Formats: sequence, C-alpha cells, structure tokens
Amino acid sequence: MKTFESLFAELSEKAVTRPEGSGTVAELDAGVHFIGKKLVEEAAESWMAAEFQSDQEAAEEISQLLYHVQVMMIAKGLTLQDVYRHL
Ligand SMILES: N=c1c2ncn([C@@H]3O[C@H](COP(=O)(O)OP(=O)(O)OP(=O)(O)O)[C@@H](O)[C@H]3O)c2ncn1[C@@H]1O[C@H](COP(=O)(O)O)[C@@H](O)[C@H]1O
Repeated sequence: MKTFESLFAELSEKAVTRPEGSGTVAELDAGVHFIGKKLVEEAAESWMAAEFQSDQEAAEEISQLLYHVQVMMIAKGLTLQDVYRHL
C-alpha cells in the first residue's frame, strides 16, 4: 500500500522524468493557480463526503486531497521536511 512518503517520492520522480500521460506532469505544467483550484475543490469534496457520504467515499476524497497537496508542494519546490518541521 502507498504511503504519504512513497507517493511523494513517486510524484517527485515523475516531475523530473516527465513520463508521457502523467496527470501529475500535466498538473505541474498547468501551474500553482490551477493546482490551487484543485486543492480547494478536493477540500470541499472531502468536507461534503465526510458530512453526507459514506466513510469509504470520505476516505477516497481525502486521498485525492492529499495527492493535490503533494502536487502543490512539488510545484513550489517544498520537501516533506519543509512541511513536517511545522507539525
Ligand atoms: N493518487 C492520485 C490521485 N488522486 C487524485 N488524482 C487526480 O485528481 C483528480 C480528481 O478526481 P475527481 O474524480 O475528484 O476529479 P474530477 O473533478 O472528476 O476530475 P477532473 O475532471 O478534474 O480530472 C483525478 O482525475 C486525478 O487526475 C490523482 N492522480 C494520480 N494519483 C496517483 O499519482 C501517481 C502518479 O500519477 P500520474 O502522474 O497520473 O502517473 C499514481 O500513483 C496515481 O495513483
């Protein structure tokens, strides 16, 4: 099973190798403004799922939120340590 750390490593590598068909590469190319909108969209969907849908659906939306958080971190050149230091 993927973890936050292993997904971050996978996405960081894709940002460098830029494989064809990668949604991550496309999102990075779209820029911080686009990624920010995806982040807010997934945050709202997570909230709605938590309040009105099943636990399974809430977990799925939250996983997508975490994905977009990581894409934003990579777009900004932030490492896991940059963020963890504030936890
Ligand atoms: N975990 C994710 C992941 N979570 C969410 N998403 C993206 O976020 C979108 C959110 O899905 P929704 O159905 O909520 O969105 P939607 O609004 O209907 O979709 P859009 O029309 O906005 O694309 C998905 O379409 C994906 O583009 C993800 N894209 C990729 N990953 C993982 O990231 C890795 C790299 O992916 P690629 O870069 O595509 O190879 C792989 O391991 C993937 O499993």
